[in-house]
Amino acid sequence: QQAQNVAAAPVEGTEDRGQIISPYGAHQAGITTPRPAHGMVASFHVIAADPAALEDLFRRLTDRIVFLTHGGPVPELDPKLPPADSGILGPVLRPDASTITVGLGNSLFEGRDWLAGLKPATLSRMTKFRNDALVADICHGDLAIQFCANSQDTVVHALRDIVKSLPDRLVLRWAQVGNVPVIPPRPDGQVESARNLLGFRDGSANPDSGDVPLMDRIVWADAGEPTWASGGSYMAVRIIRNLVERWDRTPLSEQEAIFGRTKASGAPLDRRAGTETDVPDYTADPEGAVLAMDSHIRLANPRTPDSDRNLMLRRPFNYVNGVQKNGQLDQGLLFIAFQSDLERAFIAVQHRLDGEPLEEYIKPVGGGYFYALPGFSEGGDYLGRTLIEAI
Ligand SMILES: C=CC1=C(C)c2cc3[nH]c(cc4nc(cc5[nH]c(cc1n2)c(C)c5CCC(=O)O)C(CCC(=O)O)=C4C)c(C)c3C=C
Ligand SMILES: [Fe+2]
Repeated sequence: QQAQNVAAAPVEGTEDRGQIISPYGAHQAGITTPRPAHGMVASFHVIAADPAALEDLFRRLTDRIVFLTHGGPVPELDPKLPPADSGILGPVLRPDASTITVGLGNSLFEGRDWLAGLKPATLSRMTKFRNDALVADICHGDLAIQFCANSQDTVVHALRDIVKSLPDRLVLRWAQVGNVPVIPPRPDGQVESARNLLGFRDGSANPDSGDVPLMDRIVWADAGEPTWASGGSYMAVRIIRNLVERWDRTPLSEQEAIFGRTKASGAPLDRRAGTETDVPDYTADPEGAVLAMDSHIRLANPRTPDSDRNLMLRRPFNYVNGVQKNGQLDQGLLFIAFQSDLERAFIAVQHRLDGEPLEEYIKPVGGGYFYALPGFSEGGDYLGRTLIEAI
């Protein structure tokens, strides 16, 4: 039985446009469900001055999510009115394995007295880390949506649908699209992690998203959260530019030392002839002679009994934004990670990574922290109901 790695590369020929990923359940889809080839994070300012307005937003957003993830014919309206749908996918929408995952930002809670005391325990405004060059226009937000699907058209269609459907409640602030390469099936059926834009397999050591007790421990809200938040998860989003021109001129041995893994197979450097799923043995290399102490994987997860509490589930996408004014390629990683405690996981790990040699090649420019709402059930339930009922 292969581990279910949400960062596994999507396999060619499996991108079924008719596939429905159910939006219903104790948890939202798009967190532990397989990651398809395309994704986007969009961040919004929320217009809701009272609980009734927020409930209205949640209910209408839920309706759109149910339609967009199931697909079907788009309603025909009087031609004197604007059409119900953008039409970019034709008159019948296909579900395309799409998921739409909604998270709430710190500013939603901070700006509203009636939400006081209901903020998730470790939700905060993202602050600058050592290597960050944060651009205000692409940071934070009251509410963020992660869109995922087999094709970018579906992701873009879903965003346009939500922007059109909720103009009185949601104002778009920023959005970043991303994708991961689709690879041919391997003859031995082995699952491989998708490669990032630095050419390395990204996701090899990701926790097994099919391991329910593990996900309960590291991804879903724990006992420290307000009751309404049960079933939710913290979503850390980072837009991290990759300085690819510089990277492509860096010797292979240096690239591998920076990550601590071989570029071709993804095997840890102390298992050079092995595979990406091999586990590094840091106890056999206490001084970092083979796997440098400041390599990305050793800092991110030193694999000590203590560091087990810092685990997170990563679900990143690559992005390609064209060319910057200075002629440099604007490419990078739309880093997305889910965890049960933001401080214990993402923030603690990022602090350990501060100063790592990889920083010479990356520049975090945007993102934010959000609390992915608990899931909702079929038939009248809506996203965020438990929060509204707790007010
Ligand atoms: C704070 C969390 C992390 C950030 C930010 C981050 C940025 C980042 N990572 C890569 C590429 C790779 N990361 C890999 C492993 C890895 N990264 C993190 C955390 C962050 N990365 C963790 C927890 C791990 C797992 C460590 C382990 O358990 O061994 C790898 C190796 C393969 C893998 O397991 O995924 C690569 C490659 C980039 C390019 C990047 C910023 C642009
Ligand atoms: Fe990483």
